[in-house]
Amino acid sequence: MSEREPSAGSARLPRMIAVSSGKGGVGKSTVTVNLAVALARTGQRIGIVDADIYGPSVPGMLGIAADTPPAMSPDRKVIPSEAFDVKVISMAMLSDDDAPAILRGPMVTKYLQMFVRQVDWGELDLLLLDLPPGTGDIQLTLAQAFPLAGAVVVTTPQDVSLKIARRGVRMMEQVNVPILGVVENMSGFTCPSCGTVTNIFHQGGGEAAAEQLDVDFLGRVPLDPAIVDAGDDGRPLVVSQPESPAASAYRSIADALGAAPSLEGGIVTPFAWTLSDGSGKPAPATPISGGAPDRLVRLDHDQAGLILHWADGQEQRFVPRDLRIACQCAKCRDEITGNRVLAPDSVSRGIAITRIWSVGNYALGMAFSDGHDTGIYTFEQLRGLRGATLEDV
Ligand SMILES: Nc1ncnc2c1ncn2[C@@H]1O[C@H](COP(=O)(O)OP(=O)(O)OP(=O)(O)O)[C@@H](O)[C@H]1O
Repeated sequence: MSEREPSAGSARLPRMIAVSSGKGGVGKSTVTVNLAVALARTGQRIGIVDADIYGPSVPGMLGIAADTPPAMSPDRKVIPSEAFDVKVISMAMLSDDDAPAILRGPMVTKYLQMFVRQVDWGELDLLLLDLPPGTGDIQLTLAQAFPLAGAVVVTTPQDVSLKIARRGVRMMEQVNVPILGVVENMSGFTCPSCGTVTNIFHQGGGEAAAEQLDVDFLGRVPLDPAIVDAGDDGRPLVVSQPESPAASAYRSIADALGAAPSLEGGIVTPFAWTLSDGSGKPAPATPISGGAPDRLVRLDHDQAGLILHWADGQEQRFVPRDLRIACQCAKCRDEITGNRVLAPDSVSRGIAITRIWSVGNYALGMAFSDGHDTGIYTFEQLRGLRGATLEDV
C-alpha cells in the first residue's frame, strides 16, 4: 500500500477547516481558539488540532496543561483534552522539550495524520486545524494530507502581512482547498475604558485583499489588550469578555464559518478502493446546484476501464493503459523537462488498475497491475486528459 493511501475502511472524518496565516504572530491561534469556543457555545461539537509545531499555544489559551501526555482509550486511541466544550490535541502534548519544532515536513504530516485519525474525537461537527504559520512545504503537505472543507486565512492589516496572506490563498487554491475567507486581525484599537475602536493603523487591507483575490471577507477583530490577558489566563475573550467588540467580531466570523458550504456534492473522502473485491468503493454523491464543476461525484469501473462522473455532468472514460502512460510521477516523467521517461511500448495492453484512493480534495492516487503506485492524478489533469493520451501511444 502506498504511504499516502488512506487505510481501507478508515472512519469518516469530520468536516475540517484549516486556519492559516502567511506569517507568525498575526493572531492565528487566538482566532482559532475564540472561533472554536464561540461555535461550541452555539451547540456544535468542536475539536481543534493544534498543528502549530513552532509555537503550539492552543492548550495554554484554553487553560489546558500540556505537559502531561494524553491518556489512551482501551482501543488505543488518544483521548483529547477538553476545555470550554472544545476538544483539543496539540503538538505541545507530544513532547516536553522543543523537539517538535525541528520535525521535518513528512514527520509533521505523520503526527497530524495520527492526531486526526487516531484520536478519540467522538462525533464532531467541525475540526479546526491550527496550521503552522507560513506558506512552505509543511503547510502545503498538510493541506494535501486531509480532505479539507476549506481554509481561513488570518492576516494583520499591514501590507507585508497582506502580501504573504495572498501567497497563502494561492497555495490553498493550488491543492483545491476552498478559501472560506480572510480574517483581518489587530485591525483597530479597542479603548480599555470606553470600548471605542480606533483605527490606529490603516485598516481595510484584509477586505481589499479578499476582494482582489475574489474570496470572502469574514470580518475584522480589533486590537484589544484584553485578548492578550485572556490568552495568558487560559480564558478566551468570548468567555471572559463576551460583550466586547472583539468577542462579537469572533462570534460573527464563527457564524459565517458555521454556514460555509462543506464538501457536499462530492464523494466522501478519504477512500481507498480495492478493485478486485470492490471494498472501499466510495458511494456516489448527489451534486449540489452551484457547486464546483470539478467535484468528483461518482467513480465506476467496468471491463473497458474507469468511469469518472463530475459535478457539471461531464463523464469521462479511461482505459487503464492510457492512465498508466499519463502518469506524471518522478519515475515516469523527467522532473526538469517534464518529458515522458516511461516508454509506452513497455506498458502491457492488458494492464489493469488495482486500487484507487483519494488524495486530499484534489487528486486520485492509483495502483496498477504492474506494481506502479506512485502516480497522483489531479482532477485538473484528469479533466484535461480526455482523448489526449491515445494519440501519442
Ligand atoms: N486582536 C488582538 N489584539 C491584541 N492582541 C492580540 C490579538 N490577537 C492576538 N493577539 C496577541 O498576539 C500574540 C500572538 O497571537 P497568536 O499566538 O494567536 O498568533 P499566531 O499567529 O498563532 O502566532 P504563531 O503562529 O507565531 O504562534 C498573542 O500574545 C495574542 O494574545
